[in-house]
Amino acid sequence: MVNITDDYLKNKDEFTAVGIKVPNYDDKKVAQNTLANPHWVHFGGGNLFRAFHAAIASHLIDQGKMDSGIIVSDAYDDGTINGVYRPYNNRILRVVTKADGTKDLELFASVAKAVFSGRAAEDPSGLNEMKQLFTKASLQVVSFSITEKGYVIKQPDGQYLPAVARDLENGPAKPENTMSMIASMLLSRYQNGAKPIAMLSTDNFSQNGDRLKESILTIANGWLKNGFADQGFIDWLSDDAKVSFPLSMIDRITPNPSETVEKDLKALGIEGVDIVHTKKHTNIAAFANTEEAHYLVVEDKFPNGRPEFEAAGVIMTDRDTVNLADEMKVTVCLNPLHTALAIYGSVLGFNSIAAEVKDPDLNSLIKQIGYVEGLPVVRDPKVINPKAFIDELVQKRLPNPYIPDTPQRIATDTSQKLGIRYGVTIQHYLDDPDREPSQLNFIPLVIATWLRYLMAIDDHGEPFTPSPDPLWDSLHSQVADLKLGSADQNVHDNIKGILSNQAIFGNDLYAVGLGDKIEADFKEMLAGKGAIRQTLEEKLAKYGKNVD
Ligand SMILES: NC(=O)c1ccc[n+]([C@@H]2O[C@H](COP(=O)([O-])OP(=O)(O)OC[C@H]3O[C@@H](n4cnc5c(N)ncnc54)[C@H](O)[C@@H]3O)[C@@H](O)[C@H]2O)c1
Ligand SMILES: O=P(O)(O)OC[C@@H](O)[C@@H](O)[C@H](O)[C@H](O)CO
Repeated sequence: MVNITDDYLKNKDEFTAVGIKVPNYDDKKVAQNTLANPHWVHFGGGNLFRAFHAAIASHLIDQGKMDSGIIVSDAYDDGTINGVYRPYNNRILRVVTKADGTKDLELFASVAKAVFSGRAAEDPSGLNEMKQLFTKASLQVVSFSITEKGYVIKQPDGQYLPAVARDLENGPAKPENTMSMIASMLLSRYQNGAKPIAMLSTDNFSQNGDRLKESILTIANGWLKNGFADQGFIDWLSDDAKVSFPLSMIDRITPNPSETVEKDLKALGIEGVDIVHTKKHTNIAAFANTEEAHYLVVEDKFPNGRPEFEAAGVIMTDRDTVNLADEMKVTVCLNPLHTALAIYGSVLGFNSIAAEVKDPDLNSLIKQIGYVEGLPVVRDPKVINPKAFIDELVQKRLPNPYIPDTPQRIATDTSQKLGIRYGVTIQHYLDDPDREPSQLNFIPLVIATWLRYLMAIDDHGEPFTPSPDPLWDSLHSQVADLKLGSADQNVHDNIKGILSNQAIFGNDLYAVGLGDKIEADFKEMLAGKGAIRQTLEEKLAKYGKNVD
């Protein structure tokens, strides 16, 4: 038996015997160095971080390129810190599930400490600890994987979220919203020497760094107005030689920890791998299962210096290249296909992405969205070829049955993602004088299917449990009184508020000529049981089933 908290240097043979590769560094020494001179803090130590960022740090330490690790902070969910960081001495077991059924197991000990920094009104100790860390001159990088909703400070109607409104009023001492907490930590840095720093978002949306900067600056300006900060703070945050917000593109399909993998690890004699489902809906374990393929492209703008990320395979490049790589992945070549599979999988009763891509209709659907509708308007980032990227995705990555990914995971927070996943392509069709959004067929169909999803009734006419979404209650209530059984219903009054909501789609979909088309598709899907599948088949028959 081996436990991931065991001393891997002394008991290396035991780890090796069960196939786990271990680091060569002494994690206690690394932790000491990290706390004395922190270089890297990460917010949102969820599954992606554990499979990707923690690996980068571990490999750099092993190569002698870094002598300190990462301090993880969760501003939202103390269940991650108490569930998998503290009980396992911050260790991480990464499991790469390969297409041939074999697994690569590797242990990382690159996380030096994990701090819960939320709910400061109840207990400000975590927030204060992070504020203190932010004053350290050595700190170079603060990275984030906090999901798209972590950056949101306003409601769809443009008003501040209630927590943000309170934070602007109450100041930086006990902020409630994540962006206010980060602004509060930056204010500490500004007030204690104002050393430079890079704030690196690695979440899945276009211009992620710009969005982080905008949210932070909005809070900071509110505090300036209310007398909690001075103009110098705004100037410091606005000067990218002082505080930079690099753009990034990150790609590694990292599903929630799977029970099959948990069983396999236990069968190998590995202890400490129970899955934790936190109250805040994070599904996490001491192990993280992920795929082999991975890409991280980062704008090289780090005003206080940075680790030698290149040595761990990160593509460091200029802003335009990152922007194009991100747009390529997040708005065309991967995430829109994922979102389509998430929505369809949920209403057609699938619980495996690999099984979905074996379904000929769904396979054709994602090819239509990727190759036919998206690819013609994508701009080539040069560092990654867009066509080769989709080819790898649809031929190798998505069909890998050992990647335990589910449509339900990907359907989480869909309302926060549609503007990025489809809105950018719609905008390209709008901007191109030779195209118009009404030429799109499958993107509107997926949006219509999402409306059908919002009814929480599947294609068999049975209720299903939708994935968490911060706008769920309001969106569901708008379609909840529609009934399955007739395609001849007046749906306009129910859905006009959703389809015209620019905060969701980036545009009023009626104004760009897609609203009526989506309404028509949605009505067809209300005809009765099986109508979602039938509508998809009809569209594929009309517009082309075979795409290569
Ligand atoms: N998992 C993937 O395949 C993958 C791949 C590429 C990019 N991403 C990006 O990374 C994000 C996180 O993915 P994950 O797999 O780690 O998810 P996860 O559910 O495992 O972890 C999410 C983390 O974000 C934190 N969080 C959630 N809401 C927050 C909020 N409002 N404020 C602060 N922190 C918050 C959670 O506490 C948790 O630590 C995704 O939303 C996406 O933007 C994920
Ligand atoms: O993580 P989200 O919520 O932005 O999107 C769901 C998935 O598409 C995403 O997690 C992918 O697995 C990832 O983008 C692959 O790199």
